[in-house]
Amino acid sequence: MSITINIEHAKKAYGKNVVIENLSAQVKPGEFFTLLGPSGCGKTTLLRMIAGFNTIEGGEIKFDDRVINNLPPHKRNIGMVFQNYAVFPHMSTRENIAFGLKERKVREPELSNRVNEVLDKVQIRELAERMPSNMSGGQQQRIALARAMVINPDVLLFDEPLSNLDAKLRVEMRSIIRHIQQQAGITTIYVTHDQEEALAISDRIAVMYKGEIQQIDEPVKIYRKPKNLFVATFMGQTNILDVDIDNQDVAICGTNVHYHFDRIANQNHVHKGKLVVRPNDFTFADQGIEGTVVDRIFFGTITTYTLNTKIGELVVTRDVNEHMKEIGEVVHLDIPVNVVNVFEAEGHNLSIMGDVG
Ligand SMILES: Nc1ncnc2c1ncn2[C@@H]1O[C@H](COP(=O)(O)OP(=O)(O)OP(=O)(O)O)[C@@H](O)[C@H]1O
Repeated sequence: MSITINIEHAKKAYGKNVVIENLSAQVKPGEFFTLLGPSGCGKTTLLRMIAGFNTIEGGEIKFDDRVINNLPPHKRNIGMVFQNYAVFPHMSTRENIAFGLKERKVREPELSNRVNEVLDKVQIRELAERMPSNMSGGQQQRIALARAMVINPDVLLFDEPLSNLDAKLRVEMRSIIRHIQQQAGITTIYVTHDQEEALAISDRIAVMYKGEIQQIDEPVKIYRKPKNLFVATFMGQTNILDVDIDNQDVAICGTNVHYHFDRIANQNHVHKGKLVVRPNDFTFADQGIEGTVVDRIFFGTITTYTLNTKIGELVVTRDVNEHMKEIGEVVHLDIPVNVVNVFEAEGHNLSIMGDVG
């Protein structure tokens, strides 16, 4: 049975420096749960609290109903994969993977059977007798993954496991990790600062900033329905437009363009706000925000335009199959009101958090 991880009012301080004040979250059984946030926001600190490498200064961390605050790491039945692989350099692939099983007194033939099984899973059976120093980063990370999996852990923890790999290998490894995790159904927490990686691999994402969770949601909701401006701007490229709000009417400051937003719940009668438009949300139209194309970059499947407008530079991406605009051309931009989000100046999303439209 997969376990639930309950983090309840957790606090972490390094000496007098409180890094996490009061953090709560629940990771569901078998879930792939990602901690995403900028450098220094406390992702690794939280992961290490769950692993048992960090003390906990307040609150509780529970595996199902069992409080594990003071349980040493080796008694938590956790498999962990680090950024720097952390494989034993003096042991072969097979010995590295067998290590945890020997510590648990697993004997032959079960020992070899389990090692072989996991070698197949991470696709390095042919490298079983090789030493890590003769292996690539990607191969070493497969050893680390195999070593974490072979003990049948209750929880898998990943700390930026793909950061040292090149772009192509990162994509390959992330689908291996996801596939293996799904097959095994092990509750998993994964730390990354890479938004695309988080979107691609997770069941749910917790976006962290300054030791606090800003939002926990499925990837598509994090992207399409960010709770506040921080989440909106951290996830992918955005254009941020100042707007005047009158109930549900939203006027883009510095233009005569305005829209009616059915989805706005403006109980606080906010007047000033921010409209967040992703580059691929804009459409070219006959009317709307006027701008001149000053740059155009062709990326194969998409084209990115930079436009000069009265309200500053805007970035627009369009599908390559669309008729291309020329540099110097005057164009108009329309905004699909059911897709973009309007925020209070303080950062909260005014749009009704319903289904992702
Ligand atoms: N051992 C430590 N002693 C004192 N302060 C620490 C220690 N480890 C981390 N910190 C501080 O805690 C804060 C959170 O660090 P943490 O490493 O958890 O962030 P992170 O989100 O994982 O960042 P990164 O992606 O850069 O690793 C930072 O301000 C950091 O300087």
